[in-house]
Amino acid sequence: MGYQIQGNVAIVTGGSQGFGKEFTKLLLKKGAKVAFSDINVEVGRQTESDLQKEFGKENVIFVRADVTNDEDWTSLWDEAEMKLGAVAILVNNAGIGASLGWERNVDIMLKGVGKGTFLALDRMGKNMSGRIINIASIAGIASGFTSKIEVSGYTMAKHGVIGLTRSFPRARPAPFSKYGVKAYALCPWFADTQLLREEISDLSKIERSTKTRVLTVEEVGKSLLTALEKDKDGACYLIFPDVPLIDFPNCNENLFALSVAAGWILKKAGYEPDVIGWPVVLAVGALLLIIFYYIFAILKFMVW
Ligand SMILES: NC(=O)C1=CN([C@@H]2O[C@H](COP(=O)(O)OP(=O)(O)OC[C@H]3O[C@@H](n4cnc5c(N)ncnc54)[C@H](O)[C@@H]3O)[C@@H](O)[C@H]2O)C=CC1
Ligand SMILES: CCCCCC(=O)/C=C/[C@H]1[C@H](O)CC(=O)[C@@H]1CCCCCCC(=O)O
Repeated sequence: MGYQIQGNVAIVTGGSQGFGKEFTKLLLKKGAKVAFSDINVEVGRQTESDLQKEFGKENVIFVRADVTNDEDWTSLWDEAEMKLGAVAILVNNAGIGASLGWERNVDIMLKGVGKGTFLALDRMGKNMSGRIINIASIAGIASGFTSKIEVSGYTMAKHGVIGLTRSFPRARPAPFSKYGVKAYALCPWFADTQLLREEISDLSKIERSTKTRVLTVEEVGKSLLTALEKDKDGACYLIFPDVPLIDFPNCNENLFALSVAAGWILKKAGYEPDVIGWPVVLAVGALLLIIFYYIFAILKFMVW
């Protein structure tokens, strides 16, 4: 059934251009009212005028707001509520390039997402309903794609966003939900936007070096609607060219359990090395699989 977009009000940060503009358009097409924000006022006003022509002045507004500023967040939310109605969907999308330094990357793309998320919990929580969609990146799941440590702020921020998103279902098991608010994250591969073109002017360079084409804005936009349709709390969707949207498993959590199991089994067997590495964890995982397989086979035999 999915989360209902029609008739709801959304806030999209960084909505003047790129993914944010596409998310705004798609939400409007699906019958939502949208307040999009940005620090780029010139492009924001132009986008507002274009979208108002297409979807009506009563359905879409631009608000100048910097995601790093608490007062801007409050006035953005107040204005959206006053002009459009109670906000039910927040898309934390605003972002900058990796080359702008780790502190700005973390301020805008991690602390900015945190500010939006905790304000959303406060405001949406009053209505016991809402959805937060965080725009992370493949750099939020995997790290060390480049050899330059100077650009790791982007990865720091995006990993943090995945951590925040994954915290949602555990923190508030569904039936006892304190706020009624779910979160999910989108993790796109490189996509053709102004942001990428400012960092790497010749996109074919990336395509050649990674042997993978860059995504279109439309491909990323579509995945927002799929995520709202699936409505799975804590899900992190990997968006990669020419494969379906991937509901990326919480590998670290599963590997954590397996690693501890490996350590425990080795200790019980009287073997306690200083450190357990990846091959040992995998070997114990395989051993456990074989044991479960035989237990299952014996149980099947006993029942039938
Ligand atoms: N383009 C790509 O290759 C990928 C982008 N992403 C993420 O997608 C999100 C959107 O990026 P794009 O659409 O590519 O970029 P974009 O540059 O086209 O749009 C980002 C918008 O965010 C705004 N913004 C920057 N700082 C802000 C602030 N402090 N407060 C409010 N707005 C601010 C910019 O003015 C801009 O309009 C970012 O979070 C980015 O990290 C994720 C994966 C791939
Ligand atoms: C490294 C995989 C990136 C996946 C897609 C992505 O998020 C790309 C974003 C670029 C954005 O368009 C402008 C940028 O500066 C981003 C590139 C960031 C690369 C950081 C790699 C850091 C690392 O190797 O740890």
